[in-house]
Amino acid sequence: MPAHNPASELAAFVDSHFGHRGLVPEAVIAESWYRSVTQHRLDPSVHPTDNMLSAAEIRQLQAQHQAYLTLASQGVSGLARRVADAGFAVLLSDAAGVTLDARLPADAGHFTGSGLVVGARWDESIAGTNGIGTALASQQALTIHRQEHFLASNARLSCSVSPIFDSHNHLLGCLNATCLYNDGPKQAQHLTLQLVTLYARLIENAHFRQRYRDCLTLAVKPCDGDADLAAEQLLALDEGGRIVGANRAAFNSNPHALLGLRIEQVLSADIDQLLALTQGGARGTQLYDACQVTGLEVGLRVPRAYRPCASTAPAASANAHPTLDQLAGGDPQLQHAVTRLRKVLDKDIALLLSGETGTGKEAFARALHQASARSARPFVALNCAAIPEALIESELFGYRPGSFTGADRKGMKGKLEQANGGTLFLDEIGDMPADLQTRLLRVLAERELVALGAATPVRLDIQVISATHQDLTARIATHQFREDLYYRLCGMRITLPALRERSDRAHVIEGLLARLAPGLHLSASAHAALLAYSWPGNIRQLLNALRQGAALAEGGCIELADLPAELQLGQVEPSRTICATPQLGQQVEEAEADHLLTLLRRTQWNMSAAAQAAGISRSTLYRKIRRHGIVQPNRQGH
Ligand SMILES: Nc1ncnc2c1ncn2[C@@H]1O[C@H](COP(=O)(O)OP(=O)(O)OP(=O)(O)O)[C@@H](O)[C@H]1O
Repeated sequence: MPAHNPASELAAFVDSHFGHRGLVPEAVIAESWYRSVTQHRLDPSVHPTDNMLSAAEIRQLQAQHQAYLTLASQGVSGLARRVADAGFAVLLSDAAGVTLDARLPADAGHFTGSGLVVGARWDESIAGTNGIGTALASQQALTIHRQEHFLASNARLSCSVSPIFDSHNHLLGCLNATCLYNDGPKQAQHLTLQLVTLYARLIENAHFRQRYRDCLTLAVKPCDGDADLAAEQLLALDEGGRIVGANRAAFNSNPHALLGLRIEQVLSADIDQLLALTQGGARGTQLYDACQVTGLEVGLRVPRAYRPCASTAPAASANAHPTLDQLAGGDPQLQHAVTRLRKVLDKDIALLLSGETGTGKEAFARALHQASARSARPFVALNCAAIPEALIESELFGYRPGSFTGADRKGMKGKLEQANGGTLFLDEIGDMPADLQTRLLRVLAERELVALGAATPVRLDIQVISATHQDLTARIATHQFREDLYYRLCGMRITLPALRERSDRAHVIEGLLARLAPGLHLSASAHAALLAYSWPGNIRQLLNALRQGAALAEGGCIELADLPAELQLGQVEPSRTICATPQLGQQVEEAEADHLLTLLRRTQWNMSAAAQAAGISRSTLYRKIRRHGIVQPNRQGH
């Protein structure tokens, strides 16, 4: 078994495994084998020992996924009834590859002996190439037949698996049908895979209907007689006709940024036209407009208990994390950056995001994670400026039980370990203390972590995304930041433009307002003030201004007077004006320190609450606290 091997040696290893059996692996399977060797460092002949959860962990996980389990249960039973006679077990997993439900056929003993039980971990990092783990990693339906399994101990299984997605296109888990000792060719599993995929779609559609039972929903399918009934698209709309949820078929036909689009951007009819075509949408009925809208059969469902989605869905979508396309908006510089980022996603390249506070660095990191093959794995953020220096080490690297006096009895997993398999976002990386820079560099280079007090290292497979508002090259020049760590973190660097530099400011303002408060609009003077302001706090500040405007607005329109005072004062850029006169600058500094101190006292030194009250991020608050030399009373002298 090759370890640390060059690509050609690895390819030869995989080829020889399949070649001996006269097989040619599909690309998705070969890639999974490469991952099993290079990322997960597994050995085909070694069966994992940590592949089962304890009974208590299983109970906890099932309770956590209660809604999903209940919803999927009928689909799992239906599939099991259809395939049990043919000797198949049916399993349902969560998005991390742990089986939550298992329906076994008559000779159950063989199946349980093969790990086909509730609480088994089929994640690729544990079991290598296998049906559930590889369907989750590749986000596609597939069959892993016998010797295609990475671990020799799984080579008796033939598994046909489909991922299951929620109405925001995020993975919920997998549906799997497995048979044992099937000597037939893989092609014989084709119909099984089709059946599993069909049931996965049924579960997704049930999830969609349940979630949007009180909302306007649209069912769309071509009028064409050859159209596939199982490919019916389902869309949930808010009151203004904006898409707030969809099923897999809809995401497949509109892969980019479906959520948040207006229905007229997808169909050639807006919400009013649809309601008119379906005679106003009588309550509790499902009305069809056959073939009048772009050759599509469109059914609008107006539930009996209809309450406009505006009361729930927009709030949810306003809080939902923006996608990469939504973040790029209409700005050519950002769109170009997103195109480049998509190309390097999943290529094991560390990314460094720079930009002023509030430009969306963390939002970008989250969107990159969501767009990557790691989206079902954890996204873990560590703000290096927001925690005291002394705590960064244990936060990042963790510790084992009893490793130092005062340590938590149970030990603590550090952020690096928590992020294993997923993405670690290191915010304000420029503030990382020097000695920890050295330790981080070693961990990233060796891809192994030894937690404080631990005897053995943990293998790490993480995508690292860092962010900074500082000029790291200047910090390198003054020896405050390690140059070698910089190059390790900066496989590719993207600079996010300040809001005042963005050419699509009007688009950003409208987009945010539509998400925050659908139906509200801006008066001409409010719109002009928002466009002309210099936004030192960037999108975060704009969001706060729009929130205030929406809260104060009357009659559906945000007036200039509803916006924060600085916007009404004219279009000055506060920081530049202040710096022009040192004395005034000094006064403003003092006023800011007083203001922050008041907020900190009022919130009893709760940093998140104080930052929110000040309309700045926690890291900016920490920076300001340090700059003004503010010290919490009971921390004095430490
Ligand atoms: N293009 C965008 N569209 C919608 N919301 C956005 C966009 N960019 C940022 N946001 C939102 O603005 C807020 C600030 O963004 P974020 O925290 O990512 O900024 P940041 O650059 O990481 O800030 P800081 O450097 O202060 O930590 C968040 O609520 C984020 O969801």
